[in-house]
Amino acid sequence: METLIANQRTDGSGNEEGLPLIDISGIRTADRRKLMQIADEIGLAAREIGFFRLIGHGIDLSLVERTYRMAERFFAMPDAYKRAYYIGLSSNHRGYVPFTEKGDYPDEVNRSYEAFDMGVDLPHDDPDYLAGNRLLGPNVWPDVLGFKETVAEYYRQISALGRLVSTVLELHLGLPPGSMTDHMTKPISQLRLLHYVRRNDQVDTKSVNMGAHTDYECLTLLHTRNAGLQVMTAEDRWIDVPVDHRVYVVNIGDMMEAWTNGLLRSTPHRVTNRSPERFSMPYFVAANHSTVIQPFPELVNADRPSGYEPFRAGDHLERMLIRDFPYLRKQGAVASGDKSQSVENPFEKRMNRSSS
Ligand SMILES: O=C(O)CCC(=O)C(=O)O
Ligand SMILES: [Fe+2]
Repeated sequence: METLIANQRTDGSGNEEGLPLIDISGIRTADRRKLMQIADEIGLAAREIGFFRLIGHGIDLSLVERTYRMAERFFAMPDAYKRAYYIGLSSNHRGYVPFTEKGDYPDEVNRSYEAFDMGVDLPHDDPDYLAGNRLLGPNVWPDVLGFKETVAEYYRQISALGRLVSTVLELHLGLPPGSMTDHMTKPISQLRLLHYVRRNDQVDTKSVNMGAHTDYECLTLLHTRNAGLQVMTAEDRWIDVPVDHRVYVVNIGDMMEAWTNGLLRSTPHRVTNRSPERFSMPYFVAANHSTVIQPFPELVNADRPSGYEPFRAGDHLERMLIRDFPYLRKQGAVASGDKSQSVENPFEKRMNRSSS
């Protein structure tokens, strides 16, 4: 196994830095030593930048292509068709997010994207769903031929990979097995199909489409077909993420930062208007709704006291989604356990929204 530097394949941006490219083809091995080696490569990248790239991940690349095809077919449908699956019609945050829906991050200049959101596909009689949980329940499936079968299979494969990466992070951190994954039995993980459109030729290709933010969950496993994603380095500079269809881009999110007492960093990123049209598919690996996230005791000591107040995973995600989605505010949604009604994300402290 070797670690390559991503920018050996230049993306033409002139950026000299790179994100580690880690070959994880041994991640399903029973060989403990080999697994530890992968775990440490991932762990190191997660500590240093909080962003890295995985190759040899075992996700069927033809399935990835078929999933994009389903996204293309859905997003190409007329607006009225798509709006029949509008996320605002769902009580558990599933369905179509129109171009007009998502609340602007302050640095967005030419925001123009639509999305389709889904999660673990629970039955209609799921007790959490029946109790009105805002994040758990059945998916919404458009009647595009093959969509449900293809995307559900993609969800199955990507969620299994998310679990594997979480497992090796437990290993790397010296945590008891299951420290994280035992809290991912009915997770609030979401898959998002994204379609960005640069609206006209006058738009500056360096302008920001999706503004700077951190991801709210544990990990994000992102596949993208087009350039535009940028990551903030530890020195607060933006670098381009190169595109390679064989590769998953992985980043650490807020829940993981708190769990690891800040050892792993929830890293700001944004999407520019570099590509005229852009498809991407982030899968957000989260904990269960009711999991209380706080630094693992193994990662707290006199030199590194606990830096995070406990919070419930579902509360954090709901609070952030209420900030981001006007439809939830229209529905009068209030995150359970939220007294402050604050719209700030404490994990976005490091955000440097203006620099380029
Ligand atoms: O489209 C991308 O490449 C990134 C999307 C993203 O950061 C998000 O949805 O949180
Ligand atoms: Fe993100």
